Amino acid sequence: MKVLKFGGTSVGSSDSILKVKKIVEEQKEQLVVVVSAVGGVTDQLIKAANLAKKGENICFDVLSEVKEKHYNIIGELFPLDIAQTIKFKTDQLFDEVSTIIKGVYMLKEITEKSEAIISSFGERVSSFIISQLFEGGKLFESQKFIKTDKVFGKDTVDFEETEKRLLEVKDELVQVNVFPGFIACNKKDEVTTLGRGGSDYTAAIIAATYDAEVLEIWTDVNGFMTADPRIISRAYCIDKLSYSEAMELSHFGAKVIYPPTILPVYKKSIPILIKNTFNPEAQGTLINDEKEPLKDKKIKGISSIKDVSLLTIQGIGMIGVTGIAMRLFKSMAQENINVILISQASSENSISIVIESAVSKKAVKLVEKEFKAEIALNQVNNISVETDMAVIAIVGENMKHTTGISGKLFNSMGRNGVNIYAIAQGASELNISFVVKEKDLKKGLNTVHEAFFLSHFTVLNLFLIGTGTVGKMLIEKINNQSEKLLNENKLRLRVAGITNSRKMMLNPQGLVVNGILNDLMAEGEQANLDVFTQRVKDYNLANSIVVDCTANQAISEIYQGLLESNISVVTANKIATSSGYESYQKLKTTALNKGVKFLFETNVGAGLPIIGPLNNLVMSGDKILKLEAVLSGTLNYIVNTVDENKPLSEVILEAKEKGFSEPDPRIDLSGTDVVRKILILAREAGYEMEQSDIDVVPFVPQKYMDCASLEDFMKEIVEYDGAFEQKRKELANAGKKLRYGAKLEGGKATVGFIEIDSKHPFFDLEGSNNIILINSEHYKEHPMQIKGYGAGADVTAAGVFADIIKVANK
Ligand SMILES: NC(=O)C1=CN([C@@H]2O[C@H](COP(=O)(O)OP(=O)(O)OC[C@H]3O[C@@H](n4cnc5c(N)ncnc54)[C@H](O)[C@@H]3O)[C@@H](O)[C@H]2O)C=CC1
Ligand SMILES: N[C@@H](CC=O)C(=O)O
Repeated sequence: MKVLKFGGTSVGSSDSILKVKKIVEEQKEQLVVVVSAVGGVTDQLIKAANLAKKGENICFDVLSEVKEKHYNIIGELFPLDIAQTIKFKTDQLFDEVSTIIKGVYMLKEITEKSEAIISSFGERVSSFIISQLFEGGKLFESQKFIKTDKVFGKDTVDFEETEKRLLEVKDELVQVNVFPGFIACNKKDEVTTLGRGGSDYTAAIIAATYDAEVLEIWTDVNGFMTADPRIISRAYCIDKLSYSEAMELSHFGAKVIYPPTILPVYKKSIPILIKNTFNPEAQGTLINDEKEPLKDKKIKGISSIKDVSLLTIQGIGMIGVTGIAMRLFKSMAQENINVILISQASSENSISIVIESAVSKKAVKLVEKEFKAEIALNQVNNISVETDMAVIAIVGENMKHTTGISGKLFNSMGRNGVNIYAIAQGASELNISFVVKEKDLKKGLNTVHEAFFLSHFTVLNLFLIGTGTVGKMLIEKINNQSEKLLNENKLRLRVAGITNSRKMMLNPQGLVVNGILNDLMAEGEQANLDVFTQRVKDYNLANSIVVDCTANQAISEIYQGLLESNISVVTANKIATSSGYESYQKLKTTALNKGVKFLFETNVGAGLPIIGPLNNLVMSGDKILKLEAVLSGTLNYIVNTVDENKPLSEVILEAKEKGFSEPDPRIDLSGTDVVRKILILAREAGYEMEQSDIDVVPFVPQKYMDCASLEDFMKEIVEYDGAFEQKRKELANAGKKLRYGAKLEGGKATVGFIEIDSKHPFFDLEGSNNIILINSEHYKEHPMQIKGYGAGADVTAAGVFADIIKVANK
């Protein structure tokens, strides 16, 4: 025999009831079918009862709506003549409940008995209708078999009597036997109910009594999910769970089953199969007591509860005193306050409990009352409540005796800036629960889910600033590479925000990258850096990265706040790394402390790996003695391209068009860009240096830099064409070339022209290439040499892209 229980959504409409019919008719075994009330009906009935109690006659309208709902279902399920008969019988049932509601309305009071009759009425009607669907199907009125008794004022199942009564009719069972869930009767044959999760309980009791081979719970989800799918879109169905795991997951919020209902089948080792009425092909979740091999998934699922508060009682007078915890819990029990989680410091200086927020004020009063004497003596000096909290629990039998689980869990939380307020782990090691602020719940769940279930699949949430030469190319690369990254590197790049100086567009679910620039300009809202930054922080997404492809000072000033909010920063913009040493150092330290990344490899040499190798040398204990370099793609392009037919002013424009120069080429031509770069390298090599410490000879005379605008500059610089060409020609005649170099030696940096002959390693440096020679203790006679394209949208975007990927490598 099998016991199948169908919940409210499964019997919520005629369409879904037909699905139930199909599922039932496909079974070969003898069946007990337990049904809930039609979805929403129990709530409507309770509403009607409450209205009646207040003497509001719309209670009868609510009852009529309920009747109408059932009439519609009957009309849609059965041919006219049969529907008439079923409606007639249903009418009789409605008359019964209507009389009771009338009584409540007249007296303006409701007895426990009337309340039970009204709230369980939905199951009586639904079971009757559904029993009529099956040829030869038989309806059993559960209230005649499921017996309850009052235990501590609560209707509690009398298992002995229930089993006896169910077994008495065992021989009368036919192929399809329908029982209403939730409803029961007491010793006086008065209707009672089984409380929350009551229909599951009915099904479990029957399954246990009849030794069913399986209890199938048919619902509207595919089974237990690895996490709440409304929060974690990538949550997936768990195929197997132990009873304990299912109970733990349910306790912490997974509403697939209600834990106490498992008990009867658990005691008899009857497996439970969770199935989806709307997707019967899905495998579902099998719950049984089979032990899974230890090597298998250590963590099975993640659960969470919100709307909770953390109450902490603290005081040195609590240390070593027996009975404190007992009194705390007793005070909660007095008012039926459920304690969801308990955490006590081993110093015994404090105890924290998690309770529902709705009762937190009451709880504080109770604790204050209980510990009044201790508070007066200052032995308990702090009773505090943190509201808007949530509990996250990871559950899995196989985490027992497995080292590293908590390490992995809390490391992932820390890296994403999720603060943990209290932790609890039972000695059974079946679950680790911890308390976080509710605003961090989504991020926390995402982070844990990724760490334990999708470590092969990491999402990076990108917020792109700047859609110019470099930014545009970066978007192209993200668009082109995303699929490959996902398939081969299990990395998903999700662009959650984008802005330029005019428009911005954000969506925490991700924007469509294909055509994003058109969308931005067509549909984006007006750009506002403060709003953009605030939203990035508020979304609070795991693995958030802000990518700066601007040359803007204001953008560089948001980095510190972002890093402090555990958001990584990848930047092509050199302003932050080359401004005051203190703020540069603060950015790096903040990133380190917060466990996020601050990456700026493209600040020097565009896509060339320069900062990384330099860092590696320094970290390995090497000392940088000297750096000699050509670090400007624009300026190297100019010295390589200017000749008698191509004047300087024309080549400057060409360098801009080719995407080598800064948005304002005067930053290159003044030497500032190279100053910034050698400064960054000096700092990364371990020297505490400021821009003002660097001697610089500008690439073009200073007077041109004083032009009011770029336009004026471009007009004025034409007069320098001749002198520049003259200088080039003289050097060429002497077999020499002009380079614009940078040098760091003995802690001193200089930037300016160098005239070199063919023996010099910079002599053959073509086009916009850069070169750097690194002399260190380890690379003394033969410096490390890095050479290649030093500017351009393509290589720079590739460098930025590589930094983004590095954020995923924790
Ligand atoms: N071109 C190259 O070879 C290399 C460039 N870089 C750096 O890349 C950065 C970008 O350079 P390009 O793409 O050439 O610049 P660009 O001028 O083409 O683009 C700049 C973008 O930033 C946006 N922007 C400016 N201010 C903004 C603000 N306040 N809010 C939002 N967006 C703002 C602009 O709207 C534009 O979309 C610069 O810092 C540059 O030094 C670094 C290495 C090499
Ligand atoms: N303008 C720069 C670009 C990279 O930083 C250069 O020309 O090298």
